[in-house]
Amino acid sequence: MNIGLTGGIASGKSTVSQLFVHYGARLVDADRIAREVVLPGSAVLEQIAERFGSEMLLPDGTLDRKRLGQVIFQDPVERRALEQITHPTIRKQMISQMQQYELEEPKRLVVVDVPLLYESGLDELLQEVVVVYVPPAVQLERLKQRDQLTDEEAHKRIHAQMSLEEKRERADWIIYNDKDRTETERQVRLFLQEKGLL
Ligand SMILES: CC(C)(COP(=O)(O)OP(=O)(O)OC[C@H]1O[C@@H](n2cnc3c(N)ncnc32)[C@H](O)[C@@H]1O)[C@@H](O)C(=O)NCCC(=O)NCCS
Ligand SMILES: Nc1ncnc2c1ncn2[C@@H]1O[C@H](COP(=O)(O)OP(=O)(O)OP(=O)(O)O)[C@@H](O)[C@H]1O
Repeated sequence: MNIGLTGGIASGKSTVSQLFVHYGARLVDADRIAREVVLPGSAVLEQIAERFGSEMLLPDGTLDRKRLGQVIFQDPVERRALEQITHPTIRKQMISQMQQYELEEPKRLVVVDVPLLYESGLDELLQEVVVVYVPPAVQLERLKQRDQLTDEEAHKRIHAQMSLEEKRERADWIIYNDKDRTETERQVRLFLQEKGLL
C-alpha cells in the first residue's frame, strides 16, 4: 500500500513521516529528493544558474538555498520558473523510488511525503492522501520559530502554497498536529490500525 502525506509548510509532515517510519513504513521524501537533484554537477543546477544567475551559487559550487528562497517566495513568476526546471526531475525520481519500494516489499507501507502533492497532481498516483493539519496561527508560529523568519517572510511562504484549509477538505484522512507529539503519535497509530497495518 502507498499513501501520500502532505500539509502546509511547517504543519508537521516530517514529524509525522518519521512516526510512520518508526512504525515500519518506507519513506519517499520529496524535499530530500529536491536537494539531491541540485547537487553540484547536475543538469538541474546548471539550468538554475542559467536562469537565475551564477550569483545563486556559493563559492563551493553548491546552491545558495537561502538566496534563491528569497527570490522565489517573493515572486510567483520566479517560483514557476524554478518549478519548471526542478519539478520534472523531482517527479521522475519520486515515482521511480516509490515503484522500486513497492516492488521490493509489496506488503510494506510506502509513505510519499510531498509538500506540493495536490498542486502537482501527484495525488492521482496514490491510494490515499493523509493531510497533516494545524490551525493557521500555530503554523505561522512554528514556521517563524523553526526558520527564524519575520512575520512577513513567513506569510509569503505560507501563501506560496494551496491553503491548508483546502488541503484538509480534499484529504482522505486528517492528522491534527496542534497538540503535543504524543497525541499526534496516537493518531498515526489509529490510522495504521484502521488500515490493518499495526
Ligand atoms: C527555493 C529552495 C532552494 C529553498 O530552499 P530551503 O532550504 O530554504 O527550503 P526547503 O527546500 O527545505 O523547503 C522548505 C519548504 O518550503 C516549501 N516550498 C519549497 N519549494 C516551494 C515551492 N516551489 N512552492 C511552494 N512551497 C515551496 C515546502 O513546504 C518545503 O517543505 C527550495 O525550496 C527549492 O529548491 N524549491 C523548489 C523545489 C520544490 O518545489 N520543492 C518542494 C517539494 S517538491
Ligand atoms: N506536535 C508538535 N508540537 C510542537 N512542535 C511541533 C509539533 N510537530 C512539529 N513541531 C515543530 O514544528 C516545526 C515544523 O514541523 P516539521 O518540520 O515536521 O514540518 P514540515 O511540514 O515537515 O515542514 P516543511 O514543509 O517546511 O518541510 C518543527 O520545528 C517541529 O519541531
